[in-house]
Amino acid sequence: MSVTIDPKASQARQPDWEKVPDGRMVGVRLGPMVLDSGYRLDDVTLAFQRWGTLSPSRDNVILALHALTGDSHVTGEADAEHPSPGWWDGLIGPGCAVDTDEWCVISANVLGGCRGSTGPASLDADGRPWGSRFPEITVLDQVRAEAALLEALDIRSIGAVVGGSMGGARALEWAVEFPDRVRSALVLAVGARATADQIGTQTTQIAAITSDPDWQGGDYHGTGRAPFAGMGIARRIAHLTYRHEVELDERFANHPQGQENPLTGGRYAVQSYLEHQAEKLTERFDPGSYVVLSNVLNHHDVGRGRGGVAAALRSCTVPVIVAGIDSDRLYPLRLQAEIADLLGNCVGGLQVVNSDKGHDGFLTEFDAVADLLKRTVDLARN
Ligand SMILES: CC(=O)SCCNC(=O)CCNC(=O)[C@H](O)C(C)(C)COP(=O)(O)OP(=O)(O)OC[C@H]1O[C@@H](n2cnc3c(N)ncnc32)[C@H](O)[C@@H]1OP(=O)(O)O
Ligand SMILES: N[C@@H](CCO)C(=O)O
Repeated sequence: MSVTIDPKASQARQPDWEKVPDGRMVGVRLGPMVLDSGYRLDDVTLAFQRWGTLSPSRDNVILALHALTGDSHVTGEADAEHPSPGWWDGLIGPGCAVDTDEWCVISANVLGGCRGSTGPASLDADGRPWGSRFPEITVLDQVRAEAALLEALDIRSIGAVVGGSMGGARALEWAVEFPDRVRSALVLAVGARATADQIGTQTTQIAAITSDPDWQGGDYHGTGRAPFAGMGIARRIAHLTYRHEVELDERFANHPQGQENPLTGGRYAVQSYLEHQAEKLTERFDPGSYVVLSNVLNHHDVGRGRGGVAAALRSCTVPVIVAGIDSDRLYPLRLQAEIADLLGNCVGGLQVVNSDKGHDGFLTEFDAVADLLKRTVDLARN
């Protein structure tokens, strides 16, 4: 199942958004937006969730930024509206590392995604799915859309922007682009720009989707066919990059799946595991968004238009905590070390999360991430 969103079904500007129950999705129509490419995207909608109460001075917001296939459901159980439990469930809430008795947490679905914000599965002004006509977007475009959302909500000062992976890329862009609006940031498990290795794996994943006959040039929405087989292959490739090879070998080695025999058409256990990860994504994600957002990661470069990575990072005045995972083979520690070395105001130098899980450590290492979040919101108080 993919998610098709009609922007016309989104609520218009939400004057009462602060009174909507915690965790309920709200859509805000932001109007047209000129992208980094120069393309004008009409009628941008962002959907978001909120937990906690906005202070009278409207400056106690923590903006939680999700990764590639994540969404705004950063905390809470799975329910009818949200197919997965929150990706930082237990880290955000009353009495948690980000205490919603003190902070008002906002998490928006990214531009280009498929959970209520404008993306390739959305309908344009004529009621047609964007499909292949959805433009190339960048991390900075996503951040500008989020900044427009917060302006629409009349929030001018943000306590902290926090995120890992693609969420970390947006946290970094936020700190560099909007230093006057952000008091601290957590930049986790990301680099300053895409590496050749990342572009290599991500373009291979895109090729798996676009070579699926059901891709139909990108205009498959509403045809009853969608390139889920291709997206399943993309997810298998991606998931391998999210985990560490030693962890995978310790769990699965070359064992067969259950009683199956790989010599007679049966599967290996790791093959079954990856199939499961692929099937789960197919139930909740749109292949067109997977392509658009993978390209967003390919285009990631905080130095673009700012005189290069070093100049961009040195110019950043916001206090930033920079962290990476020691077993991350997709965003290896050297990338966070570069950010920490060059940033104008990196607090405490590179923070290393010890994990056997690889890149997914930003989702699984509860205690270490809790500590990073606490230190980031501490900076926002000062
Ligand atoms: C910031 C963001 O929002 S990013 C988006 C985050 N969410 C996702 O990526 C959703 C996909 N999930 C994941 O990637 C991972 O589950 C994580 C990172 C969230 C958690 O990782 P872990 O707890 O280490 O889970 P793990 O990788 O072991 O996967 C467990 C799943 O594999 C299944 N599994 C394990 N072995 C096998 C096997 N041999 N055959 C088939 N399935 C298997 C388990 O049954 C379990 O299934 P379930 O998730 O449906 O309950
Ligand atoms: N599990 C994460 C990894 C990418 O950061 C996701 O699917 O978004």
